[in-house]
Amino acid sequence: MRVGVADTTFARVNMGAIAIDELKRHASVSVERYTVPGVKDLPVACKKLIEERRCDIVMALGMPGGKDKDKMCAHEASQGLIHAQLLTNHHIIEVFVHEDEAENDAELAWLAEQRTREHAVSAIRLILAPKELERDAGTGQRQGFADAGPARR
Ligand SMILES: Cc1nc2c(=O)[nH]c(=O)nc-2n(C[C@H](O)[C@H](O)[C@H](O)CO)c1C
Repeated sequence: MRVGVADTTFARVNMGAIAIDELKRHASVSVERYTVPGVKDLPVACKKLIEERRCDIVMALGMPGGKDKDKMCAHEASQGLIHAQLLTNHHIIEVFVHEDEAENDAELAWLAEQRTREHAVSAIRLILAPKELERDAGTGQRQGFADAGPARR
């Protein structure tokens, strides 16, 4: 299995290194890394990881800032990532950590690491163990902060 890891220099946490560490803990995977300046550069990086570097799945790691123009960039990047998935017929797991989700730097670093690690496990499950995802269907899983849990009557 070959996993693509696309990340950015804009991010304030080395999300690419965290993703690679977590991927290698769970499976014998080869990893292709591609670092770009910011989130809007991720869609083409992911498409190239799939088409040119033959990745089975890609993680797109990014950190949108807290300003309105950053949120607009994140939305545009997200649309590009969906488009790249449809063009390539491969999953691209979007792992965005918005700077304003956290109260301070320590929480931001914790959240970025936690969300990245949990999504790395999801990426492996999507390709190697889809039944494990099926088992968790409807359980209110969240990546980073606590799981929401299932809704009860
Ligand atoms: C305004 C802005 N905000 C962000 C952001 O919040 N997070 C991020 O990763 N990148 C941002 N960028 C940079 C763009 O995504 C992109 O790297 C540049 O427009 C160059 O293509 C820009 C230009």
